[in-house]
Parts: sequence; structure tokens; C-alpha cells
Amino acid sequence: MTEIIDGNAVAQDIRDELTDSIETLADDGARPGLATVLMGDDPASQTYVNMKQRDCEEVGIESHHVDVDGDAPPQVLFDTIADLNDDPEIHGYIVQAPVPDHVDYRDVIRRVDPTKDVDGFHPENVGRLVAGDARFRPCTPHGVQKLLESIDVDTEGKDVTIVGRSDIVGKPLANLLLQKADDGNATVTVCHSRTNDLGAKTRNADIVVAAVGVPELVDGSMLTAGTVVIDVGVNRVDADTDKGYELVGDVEFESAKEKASAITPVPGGVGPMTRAMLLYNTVKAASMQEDVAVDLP
Ligand SMILES: Nc1nc(=O)c2c([nH]1)NC[C@@H]1CN(c3ccc(C(=O)N[C@@H](CCC(=O)O)C(=O)O)cc3)C=[N+]21
Repeated sequence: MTEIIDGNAVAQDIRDELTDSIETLADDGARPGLATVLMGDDPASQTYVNMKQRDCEEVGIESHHVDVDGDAPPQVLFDTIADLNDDPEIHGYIVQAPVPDHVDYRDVIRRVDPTKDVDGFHPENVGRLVAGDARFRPCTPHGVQKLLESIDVDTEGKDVTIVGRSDIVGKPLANLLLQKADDGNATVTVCHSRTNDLGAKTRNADIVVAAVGVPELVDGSMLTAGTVVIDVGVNRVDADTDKGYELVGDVEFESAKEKASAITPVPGGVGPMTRAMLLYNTVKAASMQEDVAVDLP
């Protein structure tokens, strides 16, 4: 039987474990604070921001939010970032991507204090990750590692094919899985839009991670029986539902499920884990800045 991996349940366990550490920090007068910054009014981003605020409330993290007008000059966003860097109550913050076209996201990331960069996107943190000395693991790749751990999949010596080479998922996940570590030691293949014979690469894998942002790109015909399938895609596809869309992964779930030994659903797979690992990084940031040791899950 194929195991459907319950990302909501694993994320709930992580939130529960974080709650104790958050109270330890709060008892020391250092309750963790997380801010989200949203420039413009991308509807998907607004949904995520709302979910993150609810997560913070549940675990006892102080949550803050800053809206920046989508038509404002980049300097307005940069000033917001400078304020957050200077605010001792903000231990971590993220600038929700995408930003409007007239703003270069790299210019944004470079201005974030690397010790508050709970996305793990700042070049200093990317460099540390690649060098095997990560400060903050990017949330989605870390969530994928935790999901594999939750179903007792040991990555050592496994062939992992990642479909997608993004700076926020594909590249950092490849680096983490390559590391000489209990949750690494994999042989990693990274595929992308110019890859020849994608199916040959996915059929060779013990674990396939789909993170390309193309709805249902990976289907059962591209998988060998027994493969573990992790679907990072959260594509909003127009549909006749209350919201006017449905969420579709990068994997065609029904055909992939026939082949997989375990598979994540969308929604309810990687998405909630991304949010849980953001809370994790926020607690880690607060612990480092306040010099209060805490246990992390
Ligand atoms: N600076 C920055 N950091 C991010 O981490 C970041 C970002 N920008 N921009 C957009 C992507 C996407 N992302 C998701 C987070 C949670 C869910 C999530 O919780 N999804 C739920 C359901 C969501 C729904 O119902 O719409 C699920 O899959 O079950 C999805 C997607 C974070 N991102």
C-alpha cells in the first residue's frame, strides 16, 4: 500500500515541540518575534501571510506584518528592511516573493540582516549552507528533509532526483542532501527545463522531489515502482470551485500514487512543512540573538 505522507500532522508535531522552547525564551524576556513583509497584493502571498500569522499565534511567536504599496519605489521597501534590521523585537523576517517587477529581489535579500534571514536566502547564508555550515536551512528544503525523516527514509546512498533548479528549493535541497550528514549522503541529480530525457532521470531515482512549478509534470509513467515522491508544487489552477481555483502539485497524484511507496499530497504535504520550518528558524534566530539555549526538533 502506498503511504500518503501527512504533512499537516508532521508540521503539527514540530509546532508542538517548538512551543516549549518558545516559552523558555519568553520566560527569559525574549519571546521570539517574526515579521512578514508583503509588497503589492499578490493573492497567493496574502493567503500565506495569513496562515503564518495563525501559526505564530498557535505557538506563541509574536507576529508582525508590514504592507508596502506595490507601486512604491524600491527605496520604500529598503527603508522597511532597515527598520526591521534595527528592531530588537524582530528576531526574524521574510520578504514575501514575488516582489513587483520594478524591484529586483536580489537587491532586497542583500539588505536583510543575515542573522534575521529566516528564509535563508541572503548570499552569506547561501554560502554557509554550501560550505556545510548552515545558519538557517531554507524552509522548504528543510521541510522536505523532515518529511523523509518522518517516514524513516534514510537518504544515505540513495539516488535522489530533484526536478527544478530554483534558488529557493532545488539548489539548496541538492546541497543539503549532498552533505556528509545523517540527513544527507545522497547521490543527487538536479533536472530542469533543458534536461534531456527527464523520465530516465526520474525512473532511476529512489526519491523524486518535484519542485518546478509546472502542474502535474511528473506522472506515474516517469516513476519506478517503490519510489518515494515528494511534491513541492503549489500551483493555483483555474477551477470551478468557491475560490475560483484549485491547488495542483507538480506531480500527477493519481498515476504517481500507483507507483510510489510513499507520496505527499497537495495540499497537506510540503506546504505546511515550509511554514513549520519558518517557525523553527525564527526560534533559532531568537535563541542565537538572545543567547538563550533551547532544544530544537
Ligand atoms: N520569501 C518567501 N518565502 C517563502 O517561503 C515563500 C515565498 N517567499 N513566496 C511563495 C512561496 C510559497 N510558499 C508556501 C508556503 C506555504 C504553503 C502552504 O501552507 N500550503 C498549504 C495550503 C495553501 C492554500 O490553501 O492555499 C498546503 O500545501 O497544504 C504554500 C506555499 C512559501 N513561499
